Amino acid sequence: MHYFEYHHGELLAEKVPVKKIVEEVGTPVYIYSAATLRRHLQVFSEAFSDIPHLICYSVKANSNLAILKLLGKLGAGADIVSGGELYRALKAGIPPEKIVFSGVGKTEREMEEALSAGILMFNVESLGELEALRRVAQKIGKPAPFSIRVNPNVDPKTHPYISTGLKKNKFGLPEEVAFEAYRKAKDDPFLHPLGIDCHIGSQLTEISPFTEALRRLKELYQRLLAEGFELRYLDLGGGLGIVYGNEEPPPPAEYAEALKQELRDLSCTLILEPGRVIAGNAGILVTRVLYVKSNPPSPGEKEGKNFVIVDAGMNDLIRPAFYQAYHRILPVREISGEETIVADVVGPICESGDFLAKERTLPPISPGDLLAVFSAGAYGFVMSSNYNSRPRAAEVLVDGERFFVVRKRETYEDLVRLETIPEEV
Ligand SMILES: Cc1ncc(COP(=O)(O)O)c(C=O)c1O
Ligand SMILES: N[C@@H](CCCC[NH3+])C(=O)O
Repeated sequence: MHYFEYHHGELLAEKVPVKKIVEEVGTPVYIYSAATLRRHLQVFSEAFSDIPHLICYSVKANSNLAILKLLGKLGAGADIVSGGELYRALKAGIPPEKIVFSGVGKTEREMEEALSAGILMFNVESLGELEALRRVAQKIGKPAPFSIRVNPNVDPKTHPYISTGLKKNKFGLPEEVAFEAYRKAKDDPFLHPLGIDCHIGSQLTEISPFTEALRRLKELYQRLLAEGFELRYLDLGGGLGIVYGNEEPPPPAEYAEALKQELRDLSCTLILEPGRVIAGNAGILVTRVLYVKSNPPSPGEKEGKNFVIVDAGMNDLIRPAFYQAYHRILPVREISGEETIVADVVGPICESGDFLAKERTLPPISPGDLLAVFSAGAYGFVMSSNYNSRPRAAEVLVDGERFFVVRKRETYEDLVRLETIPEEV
């Protein structure tokens, strides 16, 4: 299901006036739909409405302040992984008591900032981190609420780079080690065990790895209750997949049903940390075609090679280069006729890995055409960089009849702002 439907040159969820936006801010530009973001959060949240739950939107998926504010206003909390994300979440008005802090490499400074801010809890990923958290808590004289992130060694059946719940991944602690860590923390005045956490991976398209992980978490939760711990939260992380091409991920309601079944005899608040499923299909990247190049076939070959060269590169959207990810691409205009071409859609960066699509069947494309790259709302702008000294794209949020430039395009001056040229060199 794609939430922007292509129709007569406009991408609709609410009418997204792509051409008008491009006239104002140029290309490449990320365009997000407020209506779609709201709907995604509501559908997800409603699926859990009959049990105690907290949705902590995973800020890393798309951390634009306007989007955080929009989701926060609908009741979302935040899953953060850095001091920078804490700063953003608070700035966008997300209440600290709805923030959970994950990540294997939290620094003591970041812990101090989060503890002072009064976040709900830390998802602790190693014994060393638990000791550091204790030190911080003692220093500022405030017990640290925490969960241990368990690594349940469950195969999420996703791309290896975004699998996080296998023993070979750096995340979390095995159940037995976690159990011992809870025991050690039990009577510590500066450590306050509040729950158990896990996150097994991203872009999961099957339910069974989630239920398997939840079963393991539940067992540990019950063991800890039996030991006298007063836990309240079970955090299953994020990870629900979306449609990019021909994937068939379960809809949120089905996913929620399976989790609720698994939890039926347990009294706790379920925390979920969805990112991609909220933001992924609420955004597109719009890029302009600069050139179209056709290389003739080599001797013995039937076909030549076509390249559609666009003004967005791997620095703008790295997912195709990094994960060989598929993103649907369509021209922002009416498509007439049956004629097609097969081409690589490539960017201006000096790397052969700089592509948005390989061997893609497209309607005929001309220089000047606008192309919409779909499903770019999550892990799009946030993973962009200034490689090749390219200013990062603008971000625009469409809300009903209006649109807002929620992040300006960077300028060359922005690129050098933090640099100094020492006299001596
Ligand atoms: C700890 C944690 N929570 C939540 C998420 C969000 O995942 P997704 O965007 O797949 O929902 C991630 C990213 O995979 C993560 O590392
Ligand atoms: N960046 C990844 C998802 C990473 C999830 C973070 N734990 C992607 O684009 O698919």
